[in-house]
This record gives sequence, C-alpha cells and structure tokens, in this order.
Amino acid sequence: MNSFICFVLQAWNPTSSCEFSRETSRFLRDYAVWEINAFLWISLISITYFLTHRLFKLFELWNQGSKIPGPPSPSFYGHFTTLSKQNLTEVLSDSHGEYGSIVKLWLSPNQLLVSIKEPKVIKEMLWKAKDKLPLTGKAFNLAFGQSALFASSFDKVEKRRESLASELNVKLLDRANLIPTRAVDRIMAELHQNMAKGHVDCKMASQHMAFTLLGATIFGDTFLAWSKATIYEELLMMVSKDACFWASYSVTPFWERGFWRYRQLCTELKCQTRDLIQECSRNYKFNGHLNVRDEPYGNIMGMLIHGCLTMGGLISNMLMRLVTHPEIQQKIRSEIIMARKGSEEKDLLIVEKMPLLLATIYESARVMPAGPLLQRCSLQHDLRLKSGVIVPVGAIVVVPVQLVQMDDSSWGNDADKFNPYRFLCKTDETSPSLNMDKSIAGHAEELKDQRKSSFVLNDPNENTAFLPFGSGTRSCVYQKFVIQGIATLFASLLEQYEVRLNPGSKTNSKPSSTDSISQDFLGYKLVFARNN
Ligand code: HEM
Repeated sequence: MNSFICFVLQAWNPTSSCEFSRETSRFLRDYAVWEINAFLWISLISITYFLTHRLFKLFELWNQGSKIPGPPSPSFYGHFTTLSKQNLTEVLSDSHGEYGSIVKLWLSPNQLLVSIKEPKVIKEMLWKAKDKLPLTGKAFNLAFGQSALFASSFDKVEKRRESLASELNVKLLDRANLIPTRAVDRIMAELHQNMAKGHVDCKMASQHMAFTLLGATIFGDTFLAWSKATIYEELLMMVSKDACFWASYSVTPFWERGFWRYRQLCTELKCQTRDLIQECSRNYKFNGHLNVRDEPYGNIMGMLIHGCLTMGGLISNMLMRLVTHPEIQQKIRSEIIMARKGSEEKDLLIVEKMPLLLATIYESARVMPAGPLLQRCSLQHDLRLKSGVIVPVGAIVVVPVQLVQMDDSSWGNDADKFNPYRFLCKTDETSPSLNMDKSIAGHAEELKDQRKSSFVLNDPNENTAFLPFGSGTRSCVYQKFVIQGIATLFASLLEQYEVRLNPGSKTNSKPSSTDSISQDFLGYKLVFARNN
C-alpha cells in the first residue's frame, strides 16, 4: 500500500510524465491482478471451508441417523416417494410396529425424520427440543409478519409465552370474566335464526362458533358489534388455506401471480386487523384479556388463525360425537339441569359441576386431535435422550399423536372406541345439589342413577399419552381457556337444544378415529331441535 502512495505522489511530478505513466499503468495492472488473485484465494478458501463444513455435517447426520432403528431407505432420495403415495401416519404406524418406539425415516439425503411413540420419551423430548420446524415459523411470518408467539426459535417466543400464561392464569381465577357470555348468547341467537331455515352445515357452524368465541375473548364485546366481522372471518380462512403452500418454496416465488394475489390478501387482512384494533381502542369498555394495542399484528392474527382452526375442529368433532352418541348427549343434558338447580347465580353455568361434559370434550380431543403430528427440532445442538438415543441437530422430531392417543398400552383395550367415561371415576357420595325437583321430572330415571353414583373428573394430563394440546416447552398456552370456553358454549347449547343429524345427511355417520381436522366432517348437516 505504501508503494501505491509513492506512485500517487510521483504523479504530481510533471518532469517524468511519459516514463511515469507507463510505470503507473504496469503497476496498476499488477496491483489489480494481485487484488483479484487475493480475492479469488479468499473466496476459494471460504467456499471450501463452507462445503467441507456442510459435508462434515452431512456425514455426521448419516452417522448419527444410522444408529437410530428404522426401515432402510428405498433409494438415494429416501422415503419421499413412499410418503407421496401413503399417509405419513400409516407409514409411521408400520415402522413403529416393526422397529420399536423410536424410528427414523430419511425424507431426503439430508433430511432426517425421527418419530417417537413411547409416552415417557415423548415427554422428555418435548421438554428438551425447544424449537419448531423453520417452515412453521416461515408460514406464519409470510402471512402475518413477525410474531413473538409462533416463531420457530424458542428464544424468540419464550418471553411472550411466559407473560401470556401468567395473564391467563390470573384471568382463569376470575372465570366469569374470561368466558364472554355475550359471545355465547350471540352464537345461540344466530343458531335460532339459522334453524328457522332448517339445518346447518357442521363445519361452517363450528368454525363460526370458534371465531365468535375467540374474537370476543381477545377483543372484548367490541368484537361482537364490529360490522366487518364476517368479511374478516372469510379473509382469515382464505389466508390460512394457502399459508403453508407458499411458505414451502425455498426461494420466494416472486414470478408466480398466485403468490402476489396471496400477498394482497395478507395485506388486506392486516389492514382489517388494524381497523379492529383501532375500534377496540376507541371503546372505553374494552375488556379483552390481551392488551391488543401493544400486541404485534402477527401475534393477534396467528392466535386467531390457530385458535379458529383448532377450536373449530374440536367443536365440530364434539357435535358429531354427540349426534352419534345420543345417550351421552342425554346424560350431559341431565348434568346441566342439575348444575343449574344447584347454582346460586342464575346467569352462570358452572362447568366444573359437569364432569361428563368435560370428559366428552377431552375424549373428543383424544380420538381426533387437531393435527396428526406434533413437531419439534433442535436448531442449535444434538438432542440427547436418557435412553442413549442421540437425535442430530436439525433433524425433524415428530410425535404421531393419533397413534399415541389410540394406543392400547396407554388407553386399554377400548382405545379405539369413543368413551368419555375413561376420564371419570365413580364416587358413591350423593351431592346435596342432587335433590330432585318436579321441573326435572322428565329426567327422573337418569337423575336417580346419578344420585346412586356420581362421577369425578380425573386430570387428563395425568396420562402422559394425552397430547391434544402438546406438552413441554412449546405446549398450547390456551389449553385451560379452550376447555372452559367450549364447555360453557356446549352447556348453553345443550340446555336449549337437542343436536341431531339431518335425515338427508350421510348415513355412515360414525366419524372414523383416523380423521383429522383437515378432513373434517364435510357435508354433515345438523339439526338443532328445541328442548321442551
Ligand atoms: C381446541 C383448541 C386448541 C388446540 C387443540 C390447540 C393445540 C395446540 C397444539 C397441539 C400446539 C403445539 C403444542 C406442542 O407442539 O407441544 C399449540 C400451541 C399453541 N397454541 Fe394452541 N390449541 C388450541 C387453541 C388455541 C387458542 C384458542 C390459542 C390462542 C388464542 C392458542 C395458542 C397457542 C399458542 C400461543 C401456542 C404455542 C406456539 C408456540 O410456542 O410455538 N391455542 N396449540
């Protein structure tokens, strides 16, 4: 560099101009060659280092992966082709049957999937593996922007999860405030209107119930008066339908027209969310349990979409179970009537006094979980399990929830049957609130039965194989609220209506246990008949 400065200084000396200009150009040429060579060497070393590092990681992945039992790869490209023909849960079911409770599948040469079916190991893994798949975070990010609740890295969500959980716990103590009774009243009023037309579509009705309940819980009563709620619901569902598809591109597909249409929908959704938040801020009586003014849009839209899909799925699942098990529906109704009799507050239904209703919700979530798999990965380091198995960094770890929640070894011989009583235990004590009354004489026989032996609800989480809300570091923050909300809704619903399948609907109406919400009960039409 010093010689370069000398040359620059010499350039000011006009006497040696010709000789000097030749020298200068030679020097500059040499200098340029030297610079280019240095640049090429540095690039070569960096690329070699990068590739060697990747190769080393790949060998490490192959080495660690080979120690986990599992079916041999059908080709160099892994099980990808098998999976496109067969359902992943079926493939995992066969593999677990043959290779034990921890199995691996190669999805591609550098993509390892490890599935765990043993409840104790699952529990350990769900506490240790704190990150989610980058695709999940990407889908939320692309659709709704930055989120401190649904990002893939645990570091990004930890604080917001903690504060949300403590806010909810305080609210859960004051339950009357948590479940917006006006939302339930609104749902019931809409149901009255719809029933005047005849029947309702199970899926549409469930999704709308979930949306109204959740919206009113997050935004307070303002949400119920919001004129754009219907358009917002449609927009939310349209965005959610395509979110994973567009996020699955490794390079953002700027060249696809459909992608730009999708982005436009996302922008519109964001604008509507901003309007809703402004509407809430203007309202002095705002009483939602989140301070939405301080929440990023990504969090709110993420919660709405996840909550609507999962709650909608559980509500439609509950409706179908009640329709296909009228005897349980009848018993729950008696339970509601008894709880009403024993309650001092007329407007408030205490769902804790309805163990069969709560057990039916848990059982519905057991036989048909919101999704077939729980997924995790460790983005920073290998995952070392107590059993000695090491899951290499970056591998996808899944829990086949459907298989675990239907496993005889955890649930007994009737694991594949819908039986809410598995969450109840009998007590022979007769509660003072069970005194009979003329107004409930129609249920006399059942009430007599319930007088003889009442039921107590077991904590479903005592069974480590109960995982509809996940478990561990990334479990659902809203589990208790969801159960409370859905129970309150069904208590009001069944108190006023009997739910039946519309005579014109499909006849093979027993929902299969292998359905997931993605295949919800399409085409099922329900009739809500007023109770006498
Ligand atoms: C029937 C209703 C619901 C079901 C079945 C459900 C299920 C789940 C599941 C399975 C997970 C992942 C757990 C894991 O990987 O261990 C989860 C996470 C979560 N859920 Fe829910 N959920 C429901 C409703 C809701 C609602 C209404 C909200 C909020 C309004 C909510 C907020 C969350 C949050 C914040 C997470 C954590 C995300 C993370 O850490 O990445 N859930 N839920």
